[in-house]
Amino acid sequence: MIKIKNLTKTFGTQNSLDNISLELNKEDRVIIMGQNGAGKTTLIRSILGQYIPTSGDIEVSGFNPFKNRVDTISKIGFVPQLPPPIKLTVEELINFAVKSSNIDKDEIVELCSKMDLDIKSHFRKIFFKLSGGMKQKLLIAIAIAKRPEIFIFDEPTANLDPKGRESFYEIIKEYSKNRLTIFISHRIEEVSNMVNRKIELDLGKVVLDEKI
Ligand SMILES: Nc1ncnc2c1ncn2[C@@H]1O[C@H](COP(=O)(O)OP(=O)(O)OP(=O)(O)O)[C@@H](O)[C@H]1O
Repeated sequence: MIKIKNLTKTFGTQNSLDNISLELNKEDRVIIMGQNGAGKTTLIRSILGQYIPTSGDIEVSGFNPFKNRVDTISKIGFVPQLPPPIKLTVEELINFAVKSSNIDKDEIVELCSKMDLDIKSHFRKIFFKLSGGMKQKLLIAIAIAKRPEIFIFDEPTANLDPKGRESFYEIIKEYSKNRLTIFISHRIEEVSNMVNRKIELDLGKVVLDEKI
């Protein structure tokens, strides 16, 4: 699924990722941990093809993410830590996702409602005017409805209330079967019963990689 070999990413003189090798497979539910600045976001951005490696290789579902960005993204359902400031209305955003990723619109609405969000009543609102939690719920619903090979959730529950968190993990339990699922999270206790592998980064290196 994801093969990373001797990956180094340098900004200026600093190695944000320092010779990382990892293989992540479809049965893996992984938490990637590490202190602020450990390199988690740099790793995810490299997987998404947003950064060109300084050295080393990455392969995502057979694609080189930097060279085949569109193909790579098509395999991944990604929910960022900070929702982007999208200026489309909610319905325009959903329609765009439906068209570009062949998603079922009703499924997005249904997934939102499972997280107690009546998204239809917000269709005309500009996406960035939704509350933080609403944005996160909608992006989660879109990522899940895409039914990708790989899920990447970067602090997905940061803006969710306790009930929203509970429904998120209920939904993920169902949809993460046979899909590589990666959580970047500082809330280890929250995801501990969702994951079967723990990876810890420190100063750009993998300092822990264990199955649990
Ligand atoms: N675009 C960039 N330009 C320069 N330095 C960067 C860039 N992106 C990341 N870095 C540096 O790389 C290091 C790792 O940052 P990264 O954002 O990957 O950490 P992180 O583990 O995601 O941290 P956090 O938990 O705070 O989100 C930091 O020292 C950061 O300053």
